[in-house]
Amino acid sequence: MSTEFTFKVLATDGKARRGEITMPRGTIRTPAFMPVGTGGTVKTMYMDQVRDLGADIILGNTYHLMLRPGAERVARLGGLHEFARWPHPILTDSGGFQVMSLSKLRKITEKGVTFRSHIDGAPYEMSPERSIEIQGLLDSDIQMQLDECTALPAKEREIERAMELSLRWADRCKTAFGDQPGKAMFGIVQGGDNARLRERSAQSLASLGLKGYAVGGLAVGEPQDVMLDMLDVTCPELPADKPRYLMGVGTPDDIVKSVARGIDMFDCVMPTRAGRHGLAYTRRGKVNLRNARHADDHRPLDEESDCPAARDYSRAYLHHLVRSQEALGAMLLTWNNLSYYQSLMQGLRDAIEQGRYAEHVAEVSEGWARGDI
Ligand SMILES: CNc1nc2cc3c(=O)[nH]c(N)nc3c(CCO)c2[nH]1
Repeated sequence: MSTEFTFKVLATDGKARRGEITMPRGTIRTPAFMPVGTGGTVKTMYMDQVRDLGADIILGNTYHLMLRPGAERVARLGGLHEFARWPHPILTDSGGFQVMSLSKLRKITEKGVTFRSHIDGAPYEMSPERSIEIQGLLDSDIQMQLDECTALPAKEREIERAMELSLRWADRCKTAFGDQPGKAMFGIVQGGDNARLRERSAQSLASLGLKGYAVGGLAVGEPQDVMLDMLDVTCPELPADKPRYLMGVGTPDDIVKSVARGIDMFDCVMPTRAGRHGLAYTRRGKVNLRNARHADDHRPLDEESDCPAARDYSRAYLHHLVRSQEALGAMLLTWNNLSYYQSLMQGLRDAIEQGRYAEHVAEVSEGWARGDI
């Protein structure tokens, strides 16, 4: 187990990279999918299950945990790993995105963001320094800079203002984070759907010499081709020997296309949120278990899966659980979905090692296109 945070590219296939992040709490095999554990829990899952599915790292949220139960309280209780019983790496988002998407009465100034809690309306201020302090109190392994994610579509001058503010905040976060060998602070590239601003943001962040870089400001409703175009202009400006994390992405198709453009890490609520809404991800595409067509179907979701949720339960039973709003329905479908996402990532990692990434993507895409029988 290393005391340092290191990233190694083990193999490449075109722009796709098979890598490995080593840090004191464990090794992260990339390309990696990080299940979202917003409030210190991957909803409806035991942490042992999440680990057994192949997750090397989960995502936590500064915004949610600072509001409840409170960062100082989590610190007093031994930090987020101890609190949630997840001893492996945790990446925490910085809170800016969640403030903009969840809280009311928020204001952004040079100093930071002020907002009211979406839980009880209490007022809060969060500066870049306070965000890093909170992530430190949570004992987070990979900490994200505080940034401003521009909602799209937006005017160029608005995108530029937010991108430049985020750059100044990156510098302040780097100073606040200081030198913590076994941990990392990632910068976040902004710039909306503007190639020139994306390049400027990436080049400026690269000059800070950070341990990793996220591509933010995407998966905010733009078409997939716009997101992919922004990766085509952003990734080449980021250091090849540092991890690249595409925030909030995405569907299986988004992921395979983004790995092909040089992305190493992903997080997305889709597999967990869809599981709670009766939607299953499988190698034959999506299956909506709310649909009455499943009411008498004795087949499992995927007889070839090694996940009991996919292999051992009939669609009829899953349909019944979802229609009856039974907790087990959300549990089994979340289990299935995270299992599918982790098996997708394992397949991508293997394909890059074998130099057959394009062929493998064609095979999985054909499975989705064939659709569920
Ligand atoms: C679902 N789409 C999405 N786009 C994002 C974009 C950003 C972003 O630009 N900055 C930060 N800090 N977080 C982001 C997050 C939350 C992480 O999943 C995003 N999530």
